[in-house]
Amino acid sequence: MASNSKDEKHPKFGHLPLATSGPQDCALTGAALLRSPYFNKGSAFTAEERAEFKLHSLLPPNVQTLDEQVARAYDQYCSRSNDLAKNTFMSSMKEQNTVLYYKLVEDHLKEMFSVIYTPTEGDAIANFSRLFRRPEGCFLNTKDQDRVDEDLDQWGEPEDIDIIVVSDGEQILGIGDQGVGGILISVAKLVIYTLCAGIHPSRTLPVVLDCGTNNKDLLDDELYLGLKMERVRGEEYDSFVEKFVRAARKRYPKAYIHFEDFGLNNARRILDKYTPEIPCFNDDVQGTGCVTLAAIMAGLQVSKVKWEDVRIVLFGAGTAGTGIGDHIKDAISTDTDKSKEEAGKQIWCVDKPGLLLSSKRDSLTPAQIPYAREASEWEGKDHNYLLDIIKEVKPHILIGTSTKPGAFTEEVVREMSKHVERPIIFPLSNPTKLHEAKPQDLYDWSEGKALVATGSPFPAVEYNGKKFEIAECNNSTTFPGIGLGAILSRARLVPPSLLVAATKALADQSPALKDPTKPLLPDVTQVRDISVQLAKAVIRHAVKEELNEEKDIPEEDEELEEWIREQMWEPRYKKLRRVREEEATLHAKGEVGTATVRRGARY
Ligand SMILES: NC(=O)C1=CN([C@@H]2O[C@H](COP(=O)(O)OP(=O)(O)OC[C@H]3O[C@@H](n4cnc5c(N)ncnc54)[C@H](O)[C@@H]3O)[C@@H](O)[C@H]2O)C=CC1
Ligand SMILES: CC(=O)C(=O)O
Ligand SMILES: [Mg+2]
Repeated sequence: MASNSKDEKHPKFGHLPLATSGPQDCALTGAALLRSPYFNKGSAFTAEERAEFKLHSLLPPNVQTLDEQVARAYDQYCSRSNDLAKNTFMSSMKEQNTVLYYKLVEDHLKEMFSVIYTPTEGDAIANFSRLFRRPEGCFLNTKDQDRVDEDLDQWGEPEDIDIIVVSDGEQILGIGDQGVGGILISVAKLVIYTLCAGIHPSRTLPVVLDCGTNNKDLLDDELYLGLKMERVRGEEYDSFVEKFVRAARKRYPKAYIHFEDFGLNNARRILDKYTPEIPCFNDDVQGTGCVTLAAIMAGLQVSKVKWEDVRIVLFGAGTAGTGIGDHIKDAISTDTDKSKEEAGKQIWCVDKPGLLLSSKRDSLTPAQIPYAREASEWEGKDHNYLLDIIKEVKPHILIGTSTKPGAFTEEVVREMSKHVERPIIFPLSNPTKLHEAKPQDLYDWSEGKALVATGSPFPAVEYNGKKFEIAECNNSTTFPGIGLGAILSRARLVPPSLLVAATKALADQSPALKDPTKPLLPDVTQVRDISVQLAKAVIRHAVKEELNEEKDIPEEDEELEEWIREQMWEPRYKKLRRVREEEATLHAKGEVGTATVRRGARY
């Protein structure tokens, strides 16, 4: 669905295809209008709109403001007895009224972020088939590969979709294979795009590729809604992903494709395959790499350790762990005169069997191989347990992406703190119950010296009578802004250099740079402004590298910012303008299709 008519010009920028100001054209009336979450305003429809759109007897007479609706919805939210019930309440709110949903979250962002995203979204995904009421998103399955084109076509016209988030459900957060329930991680990530970067909610498409599941509990569950079979692998899997990517690019040639929570053996392989061809992004590898690198950059400024000297232990060398490692390697080799290979020597990767060693090369994934240490370096030294490795390496930085709760024990943290002045410790495994350590413990065991960031939100901790906010090091701080920049510039590709530009922009926003007692990363409440800064960096880089298909991009800094903000969707009711179109196609998103909207609509 287009955000702005091709015929209508923005007063300042002229051609501005995603402008969000101005009235909305709507061909729906009566009950159909109330059932369309995007157009529905519920009790906030004005008297004129009620007359014009035939709503009189369908609503009680009192007209309310959006703020009044938010107050009522918040009371209802608070009355739900636990976070999962709150999450379910929010999902049904989203099905009813898009603006009210986003405004409610915007007004209570800090409180609700963990309910609509990690950790609670993890519980919703694990219970997908039990909580299921109404489908959201596009369900593709490997048994119907021949229908992929047709199935994708019903989500809009070619101009209508800016971004697709797709998951195959194999490695959801840290809770593993959730099969078809993976649709909800695609849905949740797109909510974050809208909330944190103003990506238009009607121009997004969540997709799950149902390839079966190896989760025995799901296979045994009579209510499970996905394909009841073992996951397909090899040629069939690859052909399914390929068909999806080709069909998505053909139908929605402008769409940026975000891969989420694919399994260890597929995530990197798929990313490497498509990065040279299309604008795509793997959040677990790249989003996590960018945000963690930005937090490290800030941490090194505070601890005054130089890139050439830094020693890092990565615990859990899977998709996220090796993604972080690769970003660190790039940063070291860019900022010092070291090669990437030399830079890699400053990183020690630890996985289930202990330190990754070249003697075990056959059991390593391609992404792990560059980190394997020579077995001869470790002859006679213990390398099976994290504590032994910490004793030997004396790292400045310890990062957890292992899904092993409590792995950063008191002994580990005390040992690390003996050797370095400000140990930088990031337990990043999600959801919260899988964190390698709790922030309060990290402060206590390091005697207040640790610089901490966590994968899911944690409350502030107290040490020596002082309160410390905990930085949330989640890819949600980076992927929205990167996506916004890539979408607005219509970047043809997303090369690593573009991500470096975004990472530097984020690192510059670290509160710890101004005050070392402050968190290493900005708070979630600032993420919309942060997204603008990231988008600016991405757009500038895209223009510099001639990757931008959008050519009308302002050069001057202030104008560029205004140009970006003008195209960010906000949860505000806009005036509805009735259009009477013969051909109001209803696409699967339940909204009036492009035939209507193209002619004069502004979102
Ligand atoms: N904070 C953030 O933004 C992000 C956090 N994550 C979290 O990181 C964790 C890992 O995610 P992925 O890398 O996608 O999963 P993955 O399955 O690709 O990687 C996990 C790795 O940890 C290893 N591992 C498991 N148990 C271990 C143990 N006891 N000791 C050492 N290593 C162990 C596995 O062998 C595997 O290599 C998850 O909890 C996920 O939620 C992932 C992406 C972003
Ligand atoms: C945050 C995220 O992407 C994950 O935990 O997988
Ligand atoms: Mg993820």
